[in-house]
Order: sequence, then C-alpha cells, then structure tokens
Amino acid sequence: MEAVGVTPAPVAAPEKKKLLDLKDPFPAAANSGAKASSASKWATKKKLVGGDAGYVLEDVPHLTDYMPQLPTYPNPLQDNPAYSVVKQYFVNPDDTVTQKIVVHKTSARGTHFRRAGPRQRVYFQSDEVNAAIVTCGGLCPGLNTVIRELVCGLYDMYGVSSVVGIEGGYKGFYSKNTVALTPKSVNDIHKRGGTVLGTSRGGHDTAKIVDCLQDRGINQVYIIGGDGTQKGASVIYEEVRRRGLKCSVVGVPKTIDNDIAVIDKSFGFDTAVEEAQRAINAAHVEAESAENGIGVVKLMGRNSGFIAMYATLASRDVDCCLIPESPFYLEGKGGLLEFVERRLKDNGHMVIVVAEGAGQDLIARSMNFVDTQDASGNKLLLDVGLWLSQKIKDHFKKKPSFPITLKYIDPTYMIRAVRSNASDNVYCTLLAHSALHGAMAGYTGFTVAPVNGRHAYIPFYRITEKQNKVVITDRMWARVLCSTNQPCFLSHEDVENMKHDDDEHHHMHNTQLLEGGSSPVSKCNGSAAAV
Ligand SMILES: Nc1ncnc2c1ncn2[C@@H]1O[C@H](COP(=O)(O)OP(=O)(O)O)[C@@H](O)[C@H]1O
Ligand SMILES: O=P(O)(O)OC[C@H]1O[C@](O)(COP(=O)(O)O)[C@@H](O)[C@@H]1O
Ligand SMILES: [Mg+2]
Repeated sequence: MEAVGVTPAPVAAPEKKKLLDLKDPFPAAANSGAKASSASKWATKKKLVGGDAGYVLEDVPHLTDYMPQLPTYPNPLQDNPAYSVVKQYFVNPDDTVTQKIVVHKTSARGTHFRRAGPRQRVYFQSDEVNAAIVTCGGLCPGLNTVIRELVCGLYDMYGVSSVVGIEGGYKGFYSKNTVALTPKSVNDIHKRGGTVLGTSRGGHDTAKIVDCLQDRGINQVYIIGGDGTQKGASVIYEEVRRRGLKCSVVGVPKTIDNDIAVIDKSFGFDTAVEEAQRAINAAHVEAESAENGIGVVKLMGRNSGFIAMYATLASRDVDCCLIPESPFYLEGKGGLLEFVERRLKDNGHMVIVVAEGAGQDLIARSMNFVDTQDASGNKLLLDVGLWLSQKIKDHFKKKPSFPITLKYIDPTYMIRAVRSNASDNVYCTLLAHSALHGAMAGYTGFTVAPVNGRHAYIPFYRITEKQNKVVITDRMWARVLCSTNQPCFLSHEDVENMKHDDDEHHHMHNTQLLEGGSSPVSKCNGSAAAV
C-alpha cells in the first residue's frame, strides 16, 4: 500500500507515507449557519492513504495524531465470556470498506473507509473512561435504542461504569446537569419513541461545550444527530484537538429523512417507511369509499424524498408521489390537475403522497412568502399538503358536474414519534457497538455507519459536505414512475439537461460508478445494486 496521508495512523497502516492532500476539509461553507468556531483555523488535514490501482483510504483522526505518547492496553473483550467462542475477536487493522461497489475491469479502486469493529489494543483503561451521550436535532425512531446500546455496550464489553447523558441537545452541555446512565436505567428505553435525553435545535456553542467536557473530565463523547449535529461534532472535535484533550469525539448519524451522504441509510428510516403505510392505507380506504375520492398524505422529507419514494413503492396504492427533487406543476397540459382528473375518471379514486419539501417554490410564489428558519438555521417549510389539497379542491369547484371528496392526512409527527421496529433496533445496536469500539481504539473525529453493508469509520467532512438526495435520473425513481404511472412533469430536454448536469458534476457517465456521490437511491437498498 502506498501511503499518502498526513499523520500516521497508530494502529494500522504502518507503511511509509507521503503528503497528498493538504486541503482544509472544513471549508467555511461547511459551517454555514453555525457560530464561527475558534477551532476552524486548527482544522486538521485529510488523512489519505494511497494504494495500488487507485486505492485511497480516507482515514479518520486518532488521538495519537496529537498525543503520540499515549499508552495502549489489551482489549478487555478478549476475556469476555460472550466473545470467547468467537474465533476472530478483532478486526484486522488493515481492513477497509470500499465506497464504490459496482466496478469495471478497468475501474480505479477508489475511496475506502476504515472498517469499524473492536481492535486488539485499546487506548483507554476501563476505569479511566468518562463517557457522555447527547441527542440533537429532530426526533427519529431508534434514538433510545442507540443510547441503550452505547450504555450497555460500554458496561458489558469494556467494563466502563461512568456514562452520563447530556439533556436537551447541545445546549444541555452548558445549561444543565448531567444524568447518570446505567444498564438498569436504560433497560427498557428501546421500547419507547423519542429520546430519554431530550433534544433541541440551535444552541451550539463550541467553546462552552468543550469547557464542559474539560471540566467534567469527559473523555468519550457520543453525539447522535443529523447533518447539522455532525457539523457541530466536527467543530467540537477540532476544538478538543486544539486544546490537546484526550477525548474521542464520535458521531452517530441520525435523521428520519435519510439525507446523510455516503452511508447506506440512516436508522429510523425503515420504521418511518413502515409506519407511513398505515397513513397511506387510511387514505386509500377513505378515497375508495367516496365518489371521486382523493386521499392526500404528507410525509417527512425536508430536502430528500426518500420516505415518500419508498413508502410509495412499498404500498402500491399510490397514484402520484411528489418529492422535493422532482419539480412539478399544477395547471395545463401534463400538469398535476389534469392527471388527477384523468385518474379519477379512470379509477374513481386516487392517493397522492407528497414529501413535505416538495413544491416549496410553487407555494412560495403563489403566497409571496418570505423565508424563515428554525433555531438551527434550517428553512421552515410551508405546508405543501394543505396547499395542494386546497388547489385540488379549488380546481374541481369550478367543475360542478365533477364532485370530489378529498381527505388530507398529515401523519408526520406520528411517524417520527414511534418506537423503532425490529430491524432498526438491530441496526441501532450495531451502530452503537461500532461507535464505542472506535472510541476505545482511540479513533476520534468520526461518524460511524454502514457503507455497502459494512460498518465503517467515516471522517465528518465526508458526510456533511453534501446531502443524500433521490437521483431522479436513476432507476429507482423510474420504478416509482412505473408503479404510479404519474407524469414525470419534465420535458425530454429537462431530462437530458439533468443527465448532463449529473455527468458534469461527477465527471463520469455511469452513475453507479460515481466517486462519492454514487447512486444514493440504489444505496438505500443496502447493496447498492442496480437491478
Ligand atoms: N454548521 C453547524 N455547525 C455547528 N453546529 C451546528 C451546525 N448546524 C447545526 N448545528 C447544531 O446541530 C444541532 C442540530 O442541528 P439540526 O439541523 O437542528 O438537526 P440535525 O442534526 O438533525 O440536522 C443544533 O443544536 C444546531 O445548533
Ligand atoms: O418540527 P421539527 O422538530 O423542526 O422537525 C421537522 C423536521 O424534522 C425532520 O423530520 C428531520 O430533520 P432533522 O434530520 O434535521 O432532524 C424533517 O423531515 C422535518 O422537516
Ligand atoms: Mg438536518
């Protein structure tokens, strides 16, 4: 392996290294909306390690990058009876996970991430660890499971008995007392929705947060949250490093919208798609039972329409799925209203699923609306479900010979507040375990998640630099269009332009082979297979 990183990784990759990329991975844009951090000028360099045939490891930071003399200890897992039957306790330090799963004979091997899992030697003694857990941003099914498994994993696998919870999101670091978390106190929490720690938007003050870590002697901090939270975690890591603290900063990505780049999918997404079926079903029953019945269901998805897309495909009762990535229009030939009328004439009823971020430009134009933001700087959305329902009603009011019955269902918070389903529970457990194995092994400044089915440690900048979106020129969206037979609302010319933009953006013609951005839709399948 030809090493081209900046700082040698202590556990693995002992090979010689040369400098490759000294770009600041935390450009100002990545922190937009956040308080400027004193840590930004300390932003660490990317750790890149090159190998044969275009292989690149995008490594994560390690405590020894800035504390080279740290002692190591044998991993207590090797004495754990539960693990004694496992032939290979530990991940091979050279194991990496490929980002590019579809390859050609001549393809470069491309980006890889460090494989998650327990290491032979650890950088913390059990009684030395003071861990803290915080949940930030919007709710998502599975938050409590991640908290539970972090606490139980630290206790049971690593013999750690000092774990505290930070209440109410980032601001809880400096405005509240911590709560002790024990396996007993978290035993049942995975059966409940929400987060036992509470959460919030806004209130990220890097200096005060790191003061808190320092004052309380916290040396492992697990930060569960979405893109905003992970940007916050990244600046916390920078400040921790600047102060030279022995403290691992670990991100666990959370968002119901599934809009986090690089990773296969975010926890809670499966549960959301499953729960959405109940609303779609209700809309279908209502629509079917009325003359020219229309059911409109609004689902979450601020900038990415994954929940709407998957819920539509899963249900097969949906006649039209509207997502933020695919612009639509109402009036005239090829417009939504014409389609609704035709579908009602053909079938006598129909169901429309709309993601909350869809059609925002249309609504803003029709209402002369000025942008507003939440405490975290996220754009506040207008209610597309209500707006759309009203537009459809207004349209048919002008046609007294065509009476309709429209029912609008907004299950968004009901979906977000449920407990996680079985598969999300297992997923959350693996995420928590991967996170704590990484922290114990001295890694820091990373997010953990599966990439093509294997859990990996991913540098923060890779998951915050862009959002995961439905690619409407990919086959998954075509499947939706096939299943609903809805108009695509785009001219041939629009589609060609979009393909061209995609190609320009990724410098390649086959989206399955894209570096970094690859097909996020197909990745949602876990295997990234385009079939
Ligand atoms: N660019 C940023 N830098 C630092 N902190 C941020 C940034 N963006 C958001 N945050 C903080 O992260 C937390 C959660 O962000 P938010 O956007 O509400 O949710 P999510 O993490 O789910 O995207 C908030 O406390 C917010 O202040
Ligand atoms: O009402 P809130 O708490 O701001 O949440 C609404 C937003 O939260 C989300 O569910 C997810 O957002 P986050 O990933 O930022 O938590 C969006 O779909 C939705 O727009
Ligand atoms: Mg977000």
